[in-house]
Amino acid sequence: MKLIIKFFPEITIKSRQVRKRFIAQLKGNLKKVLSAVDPQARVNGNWDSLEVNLGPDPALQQRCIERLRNTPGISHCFEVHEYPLGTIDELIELCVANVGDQLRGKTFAVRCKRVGTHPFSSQDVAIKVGSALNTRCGAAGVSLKDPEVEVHVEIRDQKIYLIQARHEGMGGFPLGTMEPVLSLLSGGFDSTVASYQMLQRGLLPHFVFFNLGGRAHELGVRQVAHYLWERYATSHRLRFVSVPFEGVVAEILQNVENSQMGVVLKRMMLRAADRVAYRLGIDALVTGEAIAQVASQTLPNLSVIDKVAERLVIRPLITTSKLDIIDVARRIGTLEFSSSMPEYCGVISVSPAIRTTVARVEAAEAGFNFELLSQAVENAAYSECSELGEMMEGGSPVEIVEQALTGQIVIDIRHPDEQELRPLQLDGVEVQSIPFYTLNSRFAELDPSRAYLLYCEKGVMSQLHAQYLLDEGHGNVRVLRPGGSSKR
Ligand SMILES: Nc1ncnc2c1ncn2[C@@H]1O[C@H](COP(=O)(O)OP(=O)(O)OP(=O)(O)O)[C@@H](O)[C@H]1O
Repeated sequence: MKLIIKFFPEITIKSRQVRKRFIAQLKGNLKKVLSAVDPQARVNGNWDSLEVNLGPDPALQQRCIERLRNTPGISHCFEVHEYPLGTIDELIELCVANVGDQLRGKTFAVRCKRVGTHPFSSQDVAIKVGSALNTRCGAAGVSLKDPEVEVHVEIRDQKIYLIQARHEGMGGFPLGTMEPVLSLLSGGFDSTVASYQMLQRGLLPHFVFFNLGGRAHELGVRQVAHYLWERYATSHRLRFVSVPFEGVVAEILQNVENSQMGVVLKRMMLRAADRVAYRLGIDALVTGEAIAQVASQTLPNLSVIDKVAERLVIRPLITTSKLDIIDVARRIGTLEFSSSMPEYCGVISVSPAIRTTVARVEAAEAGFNFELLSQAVENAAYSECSELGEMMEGGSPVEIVEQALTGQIVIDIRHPDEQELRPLQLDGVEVQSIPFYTLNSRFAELDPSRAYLLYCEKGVMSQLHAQYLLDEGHGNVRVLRPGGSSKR
């Protein structure tokens, strides 16, 4: 299969040098992402578009297309058939053979794009091919304005591309063309969507999470971070830093005046994030705050919070409504994660300060033992997003088995698209489909007397979910990983 990759329009209006750099980055990213799925995948091309050639396996082709749709920098891509350029009559025959059947009883238009030197214009091609298709394929007529079917023909020098299907990409800039950022990820709707927006704009988000006292919260946030990396950023390494913040929270609860607690907690987070960013060589922090989303997210409060950060603090959602944020979360696949994220913030003031001042907050922080903040930063755990399924400290170990036994139920937690592409069939074993994003809510409805094995492609999501369910008290859960068992 051949695909033509069209760049996000903003890339094409850059200066020659910048455009070349962006395209080279996208090409490198695609090579990494696609070859991990299909070793036969090849990426070529440069200035106008990239060309991707895939091997013959339809399941791998579909997975590669999914990857292309989720790789920053791509506006859309066309699945094409390629032919050498001959005469216009030969082109007409190719079009009849390729799309003739789709035109019966329908209105249509031929759209032609031409690059190179030829004795005809794209308009000539559209008119000649259009009138031939109209008379030969039983079409309901040509409609240039509002056709039911569009026939796309691209002529590039001595090649013809007939477009079979179009797939929309996520737009934006290729990852790695911009500087990295450190995203404060709580796993809620806002910080997750804010992180996605960074990814889409080509800014590589590493994640910092402040654990306010909940293992379940950390497991939930790990799942989201791993999901964002796996879906949108496997071309790069993303770091996940978990900072134990229980001590800081306890200190705030004991020694900070009630109305200032929320602002002080955010200042502690920014101070800690600033130090983590320094260690990682990152120049900007990202949060999911939006103005007035909660009473304390006011400009005066945000500006007092910002005073403690040496780095630029980016708030991409600052004027976005909650409904729009939730719409994005649904589209990018993080809605279910965020809606089931446990709330673990004990620092909620009874009547939080709406318009605080530096003087008031500094007075409130006067009794705070900053040694605890330094300890939290020193004790931070640094991981790669690709390894987030690894065992977390504490809790019961998750058992991993290679084979399902009769009587056990295998839960396929993969995304429904993936399940459809590669159905899981196990002889004599019951398989249920519960996609990972509904598992937490649906698990409680299952028969507690049965034994369950969670299955996913790589064994990472299943590991995280099994750990979460074990922690919730469901001792009847294990992970099924054909070809690799151990206790973690
Ligand atoms: N535990 C945490 N770890 C990392 N960052 C956090 C944490 N809690 C809050 N933040 C950061 O602070 C921002 C504001 O948090 P807050 O809880 O006030 O608002 P929110 O709108 O509920 O955010 P979210 O939906 O992202 O949880 C978050 O968007 C996130 O960037």
